[in-house]
Amino acid sequence: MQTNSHHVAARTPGSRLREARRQLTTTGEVADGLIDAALRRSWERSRGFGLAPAGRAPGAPHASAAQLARALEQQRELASNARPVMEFLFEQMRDTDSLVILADAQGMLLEAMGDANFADRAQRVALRPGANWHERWRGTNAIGTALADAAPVVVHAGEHYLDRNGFLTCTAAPITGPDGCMLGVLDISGDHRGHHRHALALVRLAVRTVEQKLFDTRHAADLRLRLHLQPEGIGSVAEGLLALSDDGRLIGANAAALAMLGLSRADVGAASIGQLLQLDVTTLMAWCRQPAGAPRTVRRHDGSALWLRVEAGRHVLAASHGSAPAPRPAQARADALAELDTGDPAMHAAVERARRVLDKPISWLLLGASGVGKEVFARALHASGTRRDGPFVAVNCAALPEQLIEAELFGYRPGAFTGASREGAAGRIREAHGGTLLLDEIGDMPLALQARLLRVLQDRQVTPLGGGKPVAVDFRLVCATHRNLRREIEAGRFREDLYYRLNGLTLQLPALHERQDMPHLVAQMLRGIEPGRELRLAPELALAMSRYRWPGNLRQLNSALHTACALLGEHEAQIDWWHLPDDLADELRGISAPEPTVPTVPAMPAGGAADLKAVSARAVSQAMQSCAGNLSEAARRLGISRNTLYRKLRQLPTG
Ligand SMILES: Nc1ncnc2c1ncn2[C@@H]1O[C@H](COP(=O)(O)OP(=O)(O)OP(=O)(O)O)[C@@H](O)[C@H]1O
Repeated sequence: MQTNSHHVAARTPGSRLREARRQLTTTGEVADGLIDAALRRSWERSRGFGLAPAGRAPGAPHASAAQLARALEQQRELASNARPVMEFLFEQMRDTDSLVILADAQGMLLEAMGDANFADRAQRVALRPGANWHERWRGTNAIGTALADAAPVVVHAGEHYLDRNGFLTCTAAPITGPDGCMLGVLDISGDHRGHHRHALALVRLAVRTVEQKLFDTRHAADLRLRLHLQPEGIGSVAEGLLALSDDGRLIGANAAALAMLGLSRADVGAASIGQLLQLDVTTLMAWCRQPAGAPRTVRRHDGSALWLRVEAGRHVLAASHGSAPAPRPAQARADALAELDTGDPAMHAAVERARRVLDKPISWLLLGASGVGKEVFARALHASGTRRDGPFVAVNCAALPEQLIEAELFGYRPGAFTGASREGAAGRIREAHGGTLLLDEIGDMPLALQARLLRVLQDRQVTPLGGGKPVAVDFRLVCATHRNLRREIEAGRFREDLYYRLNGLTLQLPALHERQDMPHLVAQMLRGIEPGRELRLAPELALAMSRYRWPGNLRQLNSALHTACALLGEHEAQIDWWHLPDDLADELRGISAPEPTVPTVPAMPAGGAADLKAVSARAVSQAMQSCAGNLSEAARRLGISRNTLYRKLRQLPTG
């Protein structure tokens, strides 16, 4: 995360730059004050490396394919977290003749994505993976200079030290790892005439996003705190991030968090939570066991407030509940299909139809709303058939930009496009050879690719991007979509011929609220989440759940049960309202009973809404008194969520 501002702030006016370059090439020195001080320092460094501005390029090293592959492997975490962000950047820069580049901390270019037109010209100055753009080799340039100054930088046209790079404008910002070390640089390089005014802002935002992703990846198992001065800032690129060990020691922080808490890098590994905030580890752990809800306020030691959200990593949850993480459901089991048949007639029919054609050479089409379990079903089909020992490859067609799905699916030859790895790639279709290929969200596949896919299905062979010999493939195809494909065909967004090829057997999976096997489904999910424990739902809750519409289907139910299990005490066996995420509990309560009922509520007096309110208010006050003001306990006794209790407390008459 960057706190320094970029150094080459204002672009040097052309006349001054020309004069500065004249001085540089004739005397090797540039008069003070003529150009930006940081740029002058960078030119001086470049000269110190023995580089001459004009003439032939010095012999910069270029990594071999094997060296590049090794560097990529070493920076796998960086590259995989940066890639989706680079794709997004590339989308923003489309048609501006530019490249989006990732380099490592030594200045070696790891990946590049960009316009083919511009890529050709960029090749001439070796702006491609494997090349090294450290200042030592190329003089002043955004990648090398951002590394040297550890700050974002724009290097425009003639500000480049080497004349030959004068056609470029480059904008780069260093990427800092969760431990504060510089990992590499993200850069946008393009023709100087097409300079994008917002490139610097875009690059800085992109770098922050990558840094946040790296932080979350690195600290996935730890206790994480997300901080901001305003509640809305949490989850944004401006948030502060802290990671803590189980005993509350600070083990990671981004620059924003360090600034918010007045800390330095040296405090990471040394400070404990009590030194950072007026907060102790027991309270934090208790928050962790509650569903992630609205942000909370905490106080710094000077008394000022910050907003905070706690996220418990895998270790933390397992440690605080003494349970191992739940296994993935229905994966690679011998009769995985039978496990999905938990008593719902529609699901039973789907399973039975599937069984009949399990090993016949036809394609499957799974239809159903998001979260009904299409991917789980596809995995079960794979695990139940004769190809179960082959690979199961899933591709989400909606998650990738068009030009990437093509490479991802069909593979590419070495050098097929800028950024293509030197070895090329086999593609997901070939990876599925001998097994099952799931194309999820097939309804979102772009038309051009639909035509290519159809050809693969007809010819049973794939030709990688960039040409080459077709390769025979043999796989079972399962497609899934939440869209109505017939309607997509009518709207001209889906090819009819492909549709007929895909729907060998169409199975419609029921939405959760249509299912009649809720108790069995819940029991099965609970066994998956807490193996070895006999857990059950409170009867009133089970009833409300069976009436609820579940917009997120099985995914939503599964995640609600995960939360409930996390909140359940060690010796509790019954899941009740207060174990559920607040928003879901409120919705479910809306279905079952509009007002809380407690045994201590006095008999309902005859009267209108005002009386009802009075009864409710009395019940709330009594519960608060008998629990000595403990909100969670009072909410539990009343059978309402804490949020609802807060609301009711605010409505209580004062005095
Ligand atoms: N039979 C099951 N038992 C337990 N959990 C299940 C079951 N089916 C689905 N789930 C849960 O629901 C989640 C969603 O399932 P899945 O990804 O298969 O849905 P989908 O229909 O493919 O969703 P989308 O269309 O959004 O990709 C799974 O991650 C899993 O947690």
